[in-house]
Amino acid sequence: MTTVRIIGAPTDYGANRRGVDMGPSAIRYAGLSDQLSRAGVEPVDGGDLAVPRAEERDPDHETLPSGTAKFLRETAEVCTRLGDDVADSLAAGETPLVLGGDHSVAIGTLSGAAREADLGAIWFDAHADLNTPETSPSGNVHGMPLAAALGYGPFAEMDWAHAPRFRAENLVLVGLRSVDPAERELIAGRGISAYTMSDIDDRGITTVVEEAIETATDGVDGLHVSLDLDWLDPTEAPGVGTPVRGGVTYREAHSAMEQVADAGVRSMELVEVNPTLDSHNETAELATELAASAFGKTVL
Ligand SMILES: NC(=[NH2+])NCCC[C@H](N)C(=O)O
Ligand SMILES: [Mn+2]
Ligand SMILES: [Mn+2]
Repeated sequence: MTTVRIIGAPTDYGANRRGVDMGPSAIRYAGLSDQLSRAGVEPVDGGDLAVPRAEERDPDHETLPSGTAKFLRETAEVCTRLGDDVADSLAAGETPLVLGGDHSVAIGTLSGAAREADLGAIWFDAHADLNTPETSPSGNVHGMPLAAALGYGPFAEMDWAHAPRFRAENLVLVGLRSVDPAERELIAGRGISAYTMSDIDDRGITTVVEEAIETATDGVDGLHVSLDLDWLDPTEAPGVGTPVRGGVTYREAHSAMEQVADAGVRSMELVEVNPTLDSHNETAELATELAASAFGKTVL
């Protein structure tokens, strides 16, 4: 039986809205372990990483040659420990499931998951998360994890940020509807596969995800699934810090997760659940249900 190790990373260093640090707690409370058991995997809860409160830290203390990346030192510190935990879990034959926290935790997940294996990733998100400190409109690192993992801009000099065996050719973005100009250039310039919401409108979720899996898994050892809950429409997932209208439906989201379950998930993360903006914990609940689908839960 597959063992899924739950690793909480309760940070909100990477987001401008406080509250996403309560994500792991809300997701557990929504019944994650039960859902995973029903999916036929064995959940093991590794608890939360210790994360110092943002109020005790200075967001701007890191001086970069150019650009802004708030709480970069704290992010580096958490992601270094998270990367080690993810790598250890994989080495023990488990499937790590990281609970954010904001999406900057993906820097840690990817660096750990791509340490001993060639990794492909599908990024289910309204956003591209490909900004660098120079191009970011916000200075928020949750908009930068993919640029960090791929070593773009000043991240090239930061060892902790690298995902050593993860290449842009095996990255696929699905569900885009809010992309910054520099991110658009990177997608075109580096040949990153990307599907917008219009692609999903035109071709349907099944075809899009089928192609995404094919590209992400081509020639690699395993698949990472990064699920930013703002991928879904805000009517389904109100508890997120950067909602964008026009996202996927509840059913499309499940269908996509069922497809990745068939492909096989080597590591996964659930990020950007913000309980302070949620309605009766429904976004956290949705996150648990989608994780169960991604690990093979079926009706019959
Ligand atoms: N993981 C997220 N929710 N990212 C939102 C990023 C928003 C915007 N593109 C930025 O870089 O600031
Ligand atoms: Mn997003
Ligand atoms: Mn994101």
